[in-house]
Amino acid sequence: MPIVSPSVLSCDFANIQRDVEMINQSEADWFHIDVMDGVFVPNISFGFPVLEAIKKHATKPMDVHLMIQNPDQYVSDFKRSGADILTVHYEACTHLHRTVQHIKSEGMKAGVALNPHTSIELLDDIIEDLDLVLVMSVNPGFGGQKFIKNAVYKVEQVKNLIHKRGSKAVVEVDGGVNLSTGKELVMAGADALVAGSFVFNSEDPVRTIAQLKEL
Ligand SMILES: O=C(CO)[C@H](O)[C@H](O)COP(=O)(O)O
Ligand SMILES: [Co+2]
Repeated sequence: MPIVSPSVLSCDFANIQRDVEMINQSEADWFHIDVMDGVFVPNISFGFPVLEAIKKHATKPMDVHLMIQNPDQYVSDFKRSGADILTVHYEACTHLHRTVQHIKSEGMKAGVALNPHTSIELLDDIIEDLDLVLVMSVNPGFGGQKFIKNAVYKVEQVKNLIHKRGSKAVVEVDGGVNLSTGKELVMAGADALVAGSFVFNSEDPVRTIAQLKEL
């Protein structure tokens, strides 16, 4: 059964407590929280006050996906705001090894996300230190985009690398996930699925989450 991490980016922000409670009541495993700075990606989402508000009501771990340049300077702030898993982008970190150690030293799980054009091979020297690899199946910045099929191949590649190096990293995929793309990803070895618009635009989000869990 895959881990399912609904993306709060697609929730109704005027009713955020209601949507957080919906995820609490559902079979979802984590809350996926997308933080965008308008520099690393061409969009701005939300910051610490929103994370703290979610944390107040969430009964499941907060899976925080940072789409920000130089995340190192905010690692402690994200810990304080409630992050349990903190994922940074490979493309946004000059000293990735240092950033990963910093995240772990704060008591969080450390993840690294790869843009669609970034090769899995670049994780060769860091994979043993990672708790999570996030394969982006859209270009980061927006919910509701079309799935990039090459992500399925990347999941297979990263699973091979994880086995080869004896890493314990979980493989998560983010962007354009629905029942059909989700099925392909799980068959390729994905451990965790992020889903935003597919969950929140559905008539019955709790049922949609249950269907993703069944993949
Ligand atoms: O990181 C993200 C965007 O950069 C989101 O997590 C992702 O896009 C989820 O939305 P959807 O499931 O609608 O594609
Ligand atoms: Co995300």
